Amino acid sequence: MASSSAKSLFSSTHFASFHRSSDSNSNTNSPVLPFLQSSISTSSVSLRNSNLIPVRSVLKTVESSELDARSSDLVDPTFPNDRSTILVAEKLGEAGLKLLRGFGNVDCAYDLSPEELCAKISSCDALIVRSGTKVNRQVFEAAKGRLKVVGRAGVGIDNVDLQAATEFGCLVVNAPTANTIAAAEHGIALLTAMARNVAQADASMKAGKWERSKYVGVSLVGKTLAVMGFGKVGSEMARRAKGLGMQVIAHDPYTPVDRARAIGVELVSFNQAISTADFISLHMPLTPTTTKLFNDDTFGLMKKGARLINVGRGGLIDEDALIKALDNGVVSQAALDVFVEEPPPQDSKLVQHKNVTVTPHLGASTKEAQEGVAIEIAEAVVGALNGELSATAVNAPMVAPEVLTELAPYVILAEKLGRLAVQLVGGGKGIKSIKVVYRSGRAPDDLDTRLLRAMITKGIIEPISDSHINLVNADFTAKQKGLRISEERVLVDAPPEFPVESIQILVSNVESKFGSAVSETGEVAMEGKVKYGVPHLTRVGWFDVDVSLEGNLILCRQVDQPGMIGRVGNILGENNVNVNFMSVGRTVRKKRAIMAIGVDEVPTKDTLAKIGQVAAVEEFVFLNL
Ligand SMILES: NC(=O)c1ccc[n+]([C@@H]2O[C@H](COP(=O)([O-])OP(=O)(O)OC[C@H]3O[C@@H](n4cnc5c(N)ncnc54)[C@H](O)[C@@H]3O)[C@@H](O)[C@H]2O)c1
Ligand SMILES: O=C(O)[C@H](O)COP(=O)(O)O
Repeated sequence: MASSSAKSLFSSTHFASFHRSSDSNSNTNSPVLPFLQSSISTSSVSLRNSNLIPVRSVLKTVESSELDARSSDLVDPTFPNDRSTILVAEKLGEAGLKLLRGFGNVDCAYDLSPEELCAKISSCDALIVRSGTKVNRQVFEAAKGRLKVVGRAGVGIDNVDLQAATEFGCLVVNAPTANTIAAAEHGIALLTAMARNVAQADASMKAGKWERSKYVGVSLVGKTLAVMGFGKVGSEMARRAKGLGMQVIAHDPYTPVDRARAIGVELVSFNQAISTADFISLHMPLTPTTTKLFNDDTFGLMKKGARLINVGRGGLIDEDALIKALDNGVVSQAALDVFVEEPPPQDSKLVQHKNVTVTPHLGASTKEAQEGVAIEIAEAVVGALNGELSATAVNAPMVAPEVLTELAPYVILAEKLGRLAVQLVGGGKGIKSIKVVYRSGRAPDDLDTRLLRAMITKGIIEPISDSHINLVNADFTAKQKGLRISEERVLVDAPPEFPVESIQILVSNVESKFGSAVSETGEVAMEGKVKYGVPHLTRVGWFDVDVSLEGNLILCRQVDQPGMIGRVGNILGENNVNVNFMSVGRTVRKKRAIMAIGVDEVPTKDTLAKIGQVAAVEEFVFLNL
């Protein structure tokens, strides 16, 4: 894994920024991804190519600066020519099973205990699961190197330990599209059933009662539904709710306004969505940023009596806070398909609550969706066992080792620049397009930038989604999200033994949380170089800086005057924040300078506030790398 793990990438959304001058760009929202069309074409790579090794393994290697034995073992992941054994550990649609049986020996063994799964796995080449099976490190260890591919028959891969999979050279693939409609339909089912008390009335009648006045419902027509997360499921939910005569608004900081507008949905801020909606439906991924996003504070902002639907992930909601909100009437009803713990404890107050309708994670459970998912996953697993890479692979991209060795530090630079770019973008317009300029002393044809581009994509997308980006799925995911990345290679007078002289990222048509990051031509711009094997940030907007991209970063624009380094440095020192690198660049003497400060620790809010209080500081931003 790269030095910045997926976990730490997510934490990058805890940015802090500050602007003194009123003409600074706003620091309002999280960055918005454009989701137009990717200009990137997907290249096909073969697992059988003995020159290929998984990127995540190599990134780990990059960190330790040596190709370790395990990575080398992965160089040639050829698969046996005799029939493979595929363990199907959860119920899979017949069409998928048929496809698998045409290829290998299929062992359908459901409801295995963790011990039973571990006992079986060493005789299997592939494992197919849904969300109910934990494919953890122990499973990969028990596989003793035989397991080649894990297929997740659905979207969420939170039950598969991707890091362990990659370390053990096991490809993981999922089926991200086949259950979208089913999940949206289930959202509508919960919405309508909740509004008309269908489940409660059904239970009452079955208990021999006839309680017509007790179960008077609410109408949907004319009511406002807020769709939180306007991705595949959210947009389909919105489409259907409009058909019911509902007014639909949505909140998704990373989706373009046009995409929502095309189906008559207005994109609004988080607070506006939850404070104006009668119904709120959750469709965002579970990330560190969205975990318990619905809590005491956010319930407090809701319109009294709001109704909540969740077919996303249980962890989006603080379940104790929801019980309180239901008890005090802030939330009048909830309809839940997903839970923090699945299955929830038998005595769960939430499940038992009279105003809550529950289903046991049935969002993807239609015959059609399960057939679709089964085919999608069977094709991906068979393809992988045949030595092909699937567009839905979520780990283990393949790149020639000599290319990797050479590009190793540039790969880290590329990812970090991507992460910086997404953190610096503010406002609500969405990123329309990203241009990457590689300056190199090599002829453009002699520079393979696929990996660099993939890592930039990873840096941009991972902090704001639960997508796991690698060389295989970077183009696919970028295209799905409408992110357009164009590349330019510029031949410069630099030694050709180094593949890249500099990488520049330009994000056009956006505002920035840090006004100084906007270049003369109006783009959020940053440039980096590798110096002595270490990635450095060398330019931000129109300022030259020089700071190694390690730990975290504070960018600070101030009046160019004596003592600034000391003042800011003191604040950090007094608050136990170690400065690992610092550079000051200025445009006009005695007027304006920019400080780039690399820090090992994450400063507290108070520490950052103190920097903001230094009189000569005009704006600053804290960026988590
Ligand atoms: N209940 C089920 O059986 C079931 C079935 C399918 C999907 N799901 C879950 O539903 C969720 C959505 O799935 P999808 O296929 O639509 O994924 P998707 O990636 O297509 O959509 C997710 C959307 O959420 C947005 N988003 C990210 N962070 C956000 C934030 N902080 N605030 C608002 N929006 C944010 C993203 O920009 C994206 O547009 C996932 O969590 C998935 O696991 C559940
Ligand atoms: O992530 C998903 O695809 C859904 O939550 C469905 O999960 P399931 O395959 O366990 O039904």
